[in-house]
Amino acid sequence: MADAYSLEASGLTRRYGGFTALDNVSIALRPGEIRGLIGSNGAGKSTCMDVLCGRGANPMGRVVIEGRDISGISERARRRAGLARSFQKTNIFPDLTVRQQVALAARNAENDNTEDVLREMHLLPHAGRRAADISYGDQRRVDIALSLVGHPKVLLLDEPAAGLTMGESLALAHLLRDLAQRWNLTVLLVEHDMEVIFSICSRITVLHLGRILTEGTPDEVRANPDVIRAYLGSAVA
Ligand SMILES: Nc1ncnc2c1ncn2[C@@H]1O[C@H](COP(=O)(O)OP(=O)(O)OP(=O)(O)O)[C@@H](O)[C@H]1O
Repeated sequence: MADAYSLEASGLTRRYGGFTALDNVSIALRPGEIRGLIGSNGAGKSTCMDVLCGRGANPMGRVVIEGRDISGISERARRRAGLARSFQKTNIFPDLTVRQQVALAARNAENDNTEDVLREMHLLPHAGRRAADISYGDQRRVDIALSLVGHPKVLLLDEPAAGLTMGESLALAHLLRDLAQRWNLTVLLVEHDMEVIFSICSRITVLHLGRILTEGTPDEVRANPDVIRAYLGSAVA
């Protein structure tokens, strides 16, 4: 029987000295789901991504990908097991071409899907250009492309729309939604742009002070007084 969840995590915790940045968080995503992870600055969103992918010292909690428990293994091994992560800051080498960049990331992958990834991210027209010479919006898609090499099962995306115009953000959101559907890719999406979150996420998890405040559909989250108070403010009230 297929697993009900492609990502299932429980007890995710991170302490910095006496301060608990992430406190016993549990989250479960179905195959192909795009889940929004939102919350105010310092709520613990990036920390949650870090602990899931095994980054930093002593990531606490249980993480299961398509039925396989990957809790005890390194960040690299989790990547090989199908859990990929992209970062807020652009990670690219400016002097390499876009194709070289993606091919370099794919070198260690079991199957080299460089051309697929370039096509999916609409990067084929730019594949021969230096990364430094393409637009910021195209560079952000290169960042996502790097995390898609090797065809991961679950992708943790940290603010992919940061710095994009509203039009670029929505175009990226739709591109991600199509990709998730066609690849059956499960995505946990941290994003401050609520238009992006509400337009592509079927469910949203809200973090506040390191704990889950609530989880629900976009309509449920938008209408939740605690979420409005803690994060959304009057913008959606
Ligand atoms: N290395 C660290 N040492 C001590 N405290 C840290 C460290 N990294 C993060 N924190 C603290 O942990 C809390 C959660 O931080 P985190 O970066 O996960 O929040 P976030 O929700 O991603 O915020 P943002 O939206 O600003 O990126 C914050 O209070 C932050 O100051």
